[in-house]
Amino acid sequence: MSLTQNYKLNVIQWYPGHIAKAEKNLKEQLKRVDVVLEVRDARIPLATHHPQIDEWVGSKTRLLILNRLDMISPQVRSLWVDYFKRQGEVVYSTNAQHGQGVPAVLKAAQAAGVELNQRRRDRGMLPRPVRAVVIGFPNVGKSALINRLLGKRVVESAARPGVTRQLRWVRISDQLELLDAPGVIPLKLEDQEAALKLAICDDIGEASYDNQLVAAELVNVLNYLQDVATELLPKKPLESRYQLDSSPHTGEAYLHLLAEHRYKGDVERAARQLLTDYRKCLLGEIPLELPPN
Ligand SMILES: Nc1nc2c(ncn2[C@@H]2O[C@H](COP(=O)(O)OP(=O)(O)OP(=O)(O)O)[C@@H](O)[C@H]2O)c(=O)[nH]1
Repeated sequence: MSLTQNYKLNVIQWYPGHIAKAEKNLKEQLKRVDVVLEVRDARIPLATHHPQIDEWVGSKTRLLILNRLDMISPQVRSLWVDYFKRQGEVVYSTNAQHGQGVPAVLKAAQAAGVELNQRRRDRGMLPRPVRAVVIGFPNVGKSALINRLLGKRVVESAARPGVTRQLRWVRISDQLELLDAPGVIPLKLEDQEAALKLAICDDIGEASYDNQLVAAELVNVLNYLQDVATELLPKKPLESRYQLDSSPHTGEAYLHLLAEHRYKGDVERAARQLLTDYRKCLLGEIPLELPPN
C-alpha cells in the first residue's frame, strides 16, 4: 500500500534543462572514479534512490550511505539495515554533520582501493590511490560528508540546496583520492510520490512546489504512519507540538485548522512552519518511509 493516499499529480514542477544538465555532469564525474559513495536521506531511503543509478555506476564499487542518522530512531535505522541486508547490500549510517559513522565509510572506500591495486598488480601495473566521488540528491549531506572524510572544511556545506562547485581531486590518504565536488543525482521526473517526500525533506534542489500542498502531504503521511506503525513513531507528534490533534483530519483540513489556531488564519505561514519544524527535527525523529515487508 502506498504511504501517500491523497497527493495530487504534478504538484512538483521541474526544469527539464536542469535535469539534463545534472545527468550530464554526474556521468562526467562517474567516468573519472573507481568508487561511488551514494548518499541517501535516512528519512526517505527509497525516494532518494534513482532507478538509473545502477546503470550509471556500472561495474564500479558503490557504497550505500544513509545520512541524517540523527533524524530517525535507532529502531528504524536497524529495520533499514536489515532490509538492505536482505537485498544483498551493506549500508553505512552516518551523521555527516557531527561525524558519526564516517570512519567506517572511509575504511570501506580504502578497502576498495586495496582490491583495485591488487587487480592492477596482477596486470603488471603500478598501484595508485583509489578515486572516489560522493553522489546523492540535493541537500542530503554530500558536502558535509566530504568535509568529514577530509577532516577539514574544503567544500561549502549549506542549508541552501543546489549549490554548484568546480571539480578538484583531494588526497585523503595514500590509498584514497576524492573528487571535492559531489555529484548531484537528477530528480526522477515521473515519480510524484517520491518527489513530495523529497520536497518535505528539502531534498529537491531547485524544483518549485506549493508549500501548502507539500505540508498537507506531510500531515497525511504522519497520520498514515501513526495508524500503521504507531510503535515506530513519537506519540502524536503534531498534537505535542501544536496542541492540535491531526488524526481526525485530512492534511489540508489540518493545515487550515492550524492556521486558525496559531497563525491568524495565515495558511501559508502554517505550512512553512510545519515544514520547518519537521526539517529541524522539532516534531521528533520521524521517518517518512519504512522498509517494505
Ligand atoms: N541533522 C543533520 N544535518 C545534516 C547531516 N548532514 C548534513 N546536514 C545538514 O544538511 C544541510 C545540507 O548539507 P550539505 O552537505 O550542504 O548537502 P549537499 O548534499 O552537499 O547539498 P547540495 O549542495 O544542495 O547538493 C546542511 O545544513 C548540513 O549541515 C546529518 O547527518 N544530520
